[in-house]
Amino acid sequence: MDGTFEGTPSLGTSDDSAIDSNSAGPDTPLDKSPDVCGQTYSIPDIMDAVALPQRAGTPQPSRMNAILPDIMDPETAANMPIRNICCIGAGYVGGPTAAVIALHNPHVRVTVVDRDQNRIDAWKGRHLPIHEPGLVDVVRLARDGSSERRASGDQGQAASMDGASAALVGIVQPARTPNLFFSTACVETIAQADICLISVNTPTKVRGVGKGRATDMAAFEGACRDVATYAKAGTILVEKSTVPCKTGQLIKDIMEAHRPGVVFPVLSNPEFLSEGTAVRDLMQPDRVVIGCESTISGHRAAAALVNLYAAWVPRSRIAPINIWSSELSKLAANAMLAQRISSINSISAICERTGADVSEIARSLGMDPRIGPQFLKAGLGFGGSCFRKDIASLTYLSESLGLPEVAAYWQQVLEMNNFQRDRFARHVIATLNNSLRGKKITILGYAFKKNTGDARESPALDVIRLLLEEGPRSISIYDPLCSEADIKRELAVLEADYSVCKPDGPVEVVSDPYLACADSNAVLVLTDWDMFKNTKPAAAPSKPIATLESYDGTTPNDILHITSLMEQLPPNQPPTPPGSPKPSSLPTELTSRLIAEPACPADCAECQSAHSSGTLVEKDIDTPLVWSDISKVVREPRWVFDGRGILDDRAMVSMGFRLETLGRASMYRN
Ligand SMILES: NC(=O)C1=CN([C@@H]2O[C@H](COP(=O)(O)OP(=O)(O)OC[C@H]3O[C@@H](n4cnc5c(N)ncnc54)[C@H](O)[C@@H]3O)[C@@H](O)[C@H]2O)C=CC1
Ligand SMILES: O=C(O)[C@H]1O[C@H](OP(=O)(O)OP(=O)(O)OC[C@H]2O[C@@H](n3ccc(=O)[nH]c3=O)[C@H](O)[C@@H]2O)[C@H](O)[C@@H](O)[C@@H]1O
Repeated sequence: MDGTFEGTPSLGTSDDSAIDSNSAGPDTPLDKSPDVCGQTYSIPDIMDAVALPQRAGTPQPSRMNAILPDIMDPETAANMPIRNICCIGAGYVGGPTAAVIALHNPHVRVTVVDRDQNRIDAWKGRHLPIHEPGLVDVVRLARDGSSERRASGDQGQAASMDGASAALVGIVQPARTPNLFFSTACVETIAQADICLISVNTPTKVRGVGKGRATDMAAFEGACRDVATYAKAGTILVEKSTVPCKTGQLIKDIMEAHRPGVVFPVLSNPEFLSEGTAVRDLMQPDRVVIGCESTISGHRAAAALVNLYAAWVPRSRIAPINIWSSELSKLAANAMLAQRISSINSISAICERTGADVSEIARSLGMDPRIGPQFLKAGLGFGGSCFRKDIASLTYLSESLGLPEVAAYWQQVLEMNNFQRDRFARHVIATLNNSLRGKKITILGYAFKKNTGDARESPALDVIRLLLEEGPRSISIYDPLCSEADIKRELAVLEADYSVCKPDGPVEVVSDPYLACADSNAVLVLTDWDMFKNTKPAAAPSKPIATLESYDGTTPNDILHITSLMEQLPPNQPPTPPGSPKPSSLPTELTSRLIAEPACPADCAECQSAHSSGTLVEKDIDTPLVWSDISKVVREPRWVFDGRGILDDRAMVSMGFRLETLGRASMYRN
């Protein structure tokens, strides 16, 4: 192998009853109900034995010695034609993933279902429930469709046109029928589906056996039960949610209990997207992992899913592997990324006590090709809905398998993460003379990372909890994307002790960063938003882009080709004021082809908000903060605590700030 995934790897035996029924999973990594717990099963082989691809010269396999179809073979996929996809769960994974699959497979009807009516309404309307760069354009095209356009002009005229118009000359862009839908009609949609992608939430259990570590599979099991009850025979179930290793077996048990003898092929297809870059990650994935059972139906199902991805992902990046490997590879990937962050953070603590600078160390480490530069940014530790819960799940799994040493190893990654926030908050308190009484603290950035409005499991919550213990006069929070409602919902866990959500409570969420900083005793930078930086962000590395040569005007993703072309053109828009909506990245010629968006109800709160123009737009997160203006409104001695290492100290000091940066020795304390 040359480092690609070409060819079908060995997935074990080709025997149709190949899944080892004795290799039951760990005792309780999954919360199994007694009727399925520990139950072994054998794959019903009724369907598996039929309909092998018939090719001249191919010997007819016996049922127990079948030749497995080639997963990467488009002909194999043709045996399981996919017309309808149901994606269960319209969250951060389900929504963008379904949108990108729909965009690239215009002949497939993709319906995203969710029980949450508000979320579905938002996906159907002009204000999407999540912010992801580029998502608006993908959803607009797949959900609303576009009309045909024949560009006028000839190549001679093109010379005098601007870049975008010239790029379109002579190109016919076909009309596009909408093929992305959002609905709460779970039963009906599941009943029509050829594939069900399950992308529901799998949080950590908060009570009962395994509380705080085991994965709460309630939503996942619920979705599986719905499929078991309503799906037609042969529907392919795809685990997109992150689940414990051996979940495929749990699904099989549920399906068998509801529909004995009917084959529902189960695939594991974990999602590796990161929030803030979800669309880019989905459009240009490093790899697409597809885990399947070593059965004929498993291979044919995998081939059908490969085919969907192959509409835009090179086959060399699609990795068919064993289903248990696939499930575990997701937990392992998150654990190893998180481990790097904890490793560099442990070094940052040493730096603060020695005078070494963690950003210089990270740079030097990253130049070693064996280590590489990614995930070496020291800071407040990892937040977000996944790293913590997935490592907790891995430790629980390890313990369940009788491997306490392995569990302890990964547990330490979480402990180092907690240590980081704790250390930062205590340093702030100590610097402010060990008391926050009567003082105002400003938090710049609540999101767990830049470019997302996701407020879940933010490091800011732990910092705020520790600050509140000191009884500050107020804590003022500004974040360019997290909504006040989402932040307050996260802070509600502190409600009993600090009344944070009461109107006269100590915490306020402010939509203007300058107001948030006014009269503040200390400004804490807790998210690495580019807009908070006081240096120009480095130019983004160039990525593969469409060229005019590669554009034949007939591909269904014509608008994305043009969007890529547009990215090469110099920006011609004047900067927008902070907080105002950013126009679509699509040129006018193309936006005019899009079918009109659905209208908002007259009382739509988003439309009525000051910053909304009432059209599907992305918010501005690029306009930089003017730190010299902030220096005029904060209190002396103008403390700024940088928890993300994004501020240039010389520039800050020259504006009169006292800057303390995580991972560097204090400039002001011994
Ligand atoms: N958020 C992320 O960036 C990533 C998340 N993942 C994994 O993907 C899964 C989903 O994560 P998110 O999208 O962040 O979760 P989310 O909480 O944003 O969305 C899950 C949605 O599923 C819906 N749901 C739950 N049970 C349902 C049912 N039976 N029928 C219909 N809808 C149902 C919920 O109402 C919710 O809207 C998790 O397992 C997570 O670990 C994987 C990669 C990235
Ligand atoms: O399973 C998931 O949910 C996803 O989890 C992460 O994605 P995400 O949590 O969205 O974001 P990351 O970019 O990984 O950042 C996670 C946290 O680590 C922090 N981080 C990241 C990188 C770094 O060098 N230092 C650092 O502190 C970030 O600020 C953030 O709080 C993984 O990167 C994805 O591959 C995975 O699909």
